Amino acid sequence: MVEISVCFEPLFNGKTDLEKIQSIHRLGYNAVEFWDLSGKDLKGIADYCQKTGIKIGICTLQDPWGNIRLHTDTNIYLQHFSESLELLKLIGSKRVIVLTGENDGQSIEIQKNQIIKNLKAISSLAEKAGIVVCLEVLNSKVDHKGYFLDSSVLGFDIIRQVNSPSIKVLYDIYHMQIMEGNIISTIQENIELIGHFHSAGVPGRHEHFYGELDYRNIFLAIQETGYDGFFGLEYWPTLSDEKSLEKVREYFLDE
Ligand SMILES: O=C(O)C(=O)CO
Repeated sequence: MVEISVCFEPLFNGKTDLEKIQSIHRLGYNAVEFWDLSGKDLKGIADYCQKTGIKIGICTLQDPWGNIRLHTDTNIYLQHFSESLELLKLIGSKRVIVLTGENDGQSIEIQKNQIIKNLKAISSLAEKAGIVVCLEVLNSKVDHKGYFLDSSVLGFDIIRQVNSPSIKVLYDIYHMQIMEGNIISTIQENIELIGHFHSAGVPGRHEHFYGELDYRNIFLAIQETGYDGFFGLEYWPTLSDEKSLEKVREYFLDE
């Protein structure tokens, strides 16, 4: 089953994380996600999720550890990753995002091999812990100029070479529409390599019913692949947060 998960970071400005989760829950959503693990009341979040059954779809490895290519000392990276696993266990998240960091000007091959080396190094720990590490491909045209991993072809190639059931791609539909389009076919052809989805309207990164993508068809196509994971809403509302989440929910659930 595909479960919708709301990224609370761009929503409900001024509220605490716990208040944001409560508001999202009240609006009928049963899963949330967030970015950096650091600076959060993880115990408070864990207690609330346990009490209410809310799930955590995904979160990002703490800065600077989230940028996997930057770490050349694999042993230190491994040690940090193993500490992060404890935090993921506390909040009950089975998925974590890693990013690549910026393109440093070395050859694609050198940078790619560093990423593969670090992902291979953490893969057995992730497998043992039942965690899926999701390597995120971002757009380098609008939001992340200079980011290294801006091609899904390269992202899927890295995941194939790492060859672990615990290391997959985070396929962000918003970013990939900006970079390359061909969304539904790419998803269908690579679904086994995708561990999580992010989504937002293109252009603007707003509600899903605005812009050039037909998210109802995309969502249906994902369901038809048999994908059994989260579909993250990571967007900046144009309406009030409540109204926006209500309308996006209606849109996806065809209410
Ligand atoms: O930083 C971004 O733009 C992301 O999509 C993070 O998930």
